[in-house]
Amino acid sequence: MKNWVNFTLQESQRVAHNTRIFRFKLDPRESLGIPPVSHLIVRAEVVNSRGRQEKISRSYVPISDLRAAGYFDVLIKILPEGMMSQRIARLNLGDSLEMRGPVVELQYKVNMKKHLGLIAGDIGITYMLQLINAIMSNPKDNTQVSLLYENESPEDILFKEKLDKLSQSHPNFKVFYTVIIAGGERQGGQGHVSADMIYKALPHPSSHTLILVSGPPKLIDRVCGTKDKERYSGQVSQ
Ligand SMILES: Cc1cc2nc3c(=O)[nH]c(=O)nc-3n(C[C@H](O)[C@H](O)[C@H](O)COP(=O)(O)OP(=O)(O)OC[C@H]3O[C@@H](n4cnc5c(N)ncnc54)[C@H](O)[C@@H]3O)c2cc1C
Repeated sequence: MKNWVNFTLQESQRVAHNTRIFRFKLDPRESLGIPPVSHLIVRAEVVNSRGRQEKISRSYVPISDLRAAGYFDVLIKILPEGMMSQRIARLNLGDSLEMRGPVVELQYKVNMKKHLGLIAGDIGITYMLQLINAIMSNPKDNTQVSLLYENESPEDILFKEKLDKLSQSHPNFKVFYTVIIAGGERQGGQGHVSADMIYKALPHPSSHTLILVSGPPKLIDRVCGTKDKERYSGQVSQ
């Protein structure tokens, strides 16, 4: 999809107080067919804060099985002041949205590493879920995957049931949660992702391991260090 394509909204499902899954229609025999790890660009016309019409574009990661025929899902956090997320939240079933892509973030190859360590925060779980789904649904992929997932509070943890089920049914997948504001049932670690959590939960540096990080800019800066002019992070200190 080099050009913009209109996709029709088929279904929408609430998954948390501010988060919904939007299912878009494909031809019944057609799958989205984008590779992991990649996202789509969504474009729409919105009314900006100055009351003017403006075309904006934002990135979203499909989270359904990328080989599924007839549909694909994106998970969207609806921000109170968010121009695109509010625009999408107001779509009715049958309305359409312009998208193009994929933008490939990592050229993932089956068994390219023995062990992947994934650090996700908040909505950054979408990228990780896309990759975890691809690995766990492929019997030829023996990659070990360890996920460290940070959220504000236990209520904000997205896909907890799915991730727990996957870790119970796949010995090569482990998930560790940490929440900044504890409360209710204890979900795992407490506080921001720390060096100690990374050391305990994720594979150690080696040519057989790879650590991927996805989440809000503050988490990326804390974990990877600030980016230089070329948008590369510096070396992660020990
Ligand atoms: C590679 C990539 C993949 C992404 N994948 C997804 C995805 O799968 N699902 C998804 O929901 N989003 C995803 N995003 C974020 C998405 O592209 C938009 O940035 C997001 O939906 C906000 O856009 P908006 O137009 O609604 O808000 P804007 O109008 O751009 O922002 C409104 C206000 O909200 C603030 N804000 C922005 N993000 C957040 C946040 N996470 N929490 C609280 N406040 C915030 C902004 O600082 C601003 O003040 C991804 C971003 C990137 C770069």
